[in-house]
Amino acid sequence: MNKPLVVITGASSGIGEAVARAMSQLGHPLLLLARRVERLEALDLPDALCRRVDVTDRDTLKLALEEAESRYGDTDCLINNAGLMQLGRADEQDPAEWDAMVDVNIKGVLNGIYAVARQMKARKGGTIINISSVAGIKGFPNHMAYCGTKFAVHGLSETLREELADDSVRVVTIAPGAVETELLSHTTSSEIKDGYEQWKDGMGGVITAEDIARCISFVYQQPQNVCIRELVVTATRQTA
Ligand SMILES: NC(=O)C1=CN([C@@H]2O[C@H](COP(=O)(O)OP(=O)(O)OC[C@H]3O[C@@H](n4cnc5c(N)ncnc54)[C@H](OP(=O)(O)O)[C@@H]3O)[C@@H](O)[C@H]2O)C=CC1
Ligand SMILES: O=CCS(=O)(=O)O
Repeated sequence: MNKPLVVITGASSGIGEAVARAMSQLGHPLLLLARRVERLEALDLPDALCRRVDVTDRDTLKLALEEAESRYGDTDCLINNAGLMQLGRADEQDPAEWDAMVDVNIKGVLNGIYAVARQMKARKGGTIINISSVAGIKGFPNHMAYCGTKFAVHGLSETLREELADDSVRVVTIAPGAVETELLSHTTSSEIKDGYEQWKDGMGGVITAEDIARCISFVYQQPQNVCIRELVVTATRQTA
């Protein structure tokens, strides 16, 4: 039987790339979105439509989704993964970095929801997986704006789940701890980056994007009437 369409934002690196490979392995056609479309195409996955989409652009995101659906059918799963982490001290950070994180980490997630929620509700099925963070559960030094955006992802997901539950649409929040990806490279302060690397070294390294992809696949493969609402996944030695 043909598998349904899975849409992944931020599939050009890290967790999004690992989930793209995992979902492809399971036989799903894919819509892969990111700004670096050449990295999406380089994955060379079968039945994968790759589109250069900035998740802050609501209309372009929706158009790409419509194009993928005309090719592969309804979206059964949206993985709202695109994100930006620019760490900084609250009293020192350039507020432009706050703006960028709010735009991508919150509004980008809302834009993904906008593109699929109405249709999933109407056909009474589907899964929306929002990638938050342990930084969406507790505070960390130098994480003020980033934590704020990830607390928002938790909050909007909780509400969305209640709104869509009666229509059998699942809403899942994934909250990873530190994962070895390009995420830290967005931070401009070398002092903060060095401290973060030392923190990771201190726990003997962190988990991989493939670890998170495996968890996402597990959540998605449950029967539609089983909703794993939230998964918090960290390295065993991560205590914060
Ligand atoms: N790594 C970690 O320690 C943790 C990560 N997370 C979350 O996981 C998610 C994935 O991050 P991770 O894989 O680690 O980091 P990466 O930096 O490797 O990946 C981020 C992805 O987001 C995409 N992206 C960023 N901005 C935009 C945008 N405006 N429009 C479209 N795509 C965008 C990037 O693509 P491109 O640049 O090509 O547009 C890239 O594919 C994020 O939401 C992050 O907050 C949560 C907890 C821990
Ligand atoms: O989301 C990022 C990981 S951490 O800095 O909160 O552990």
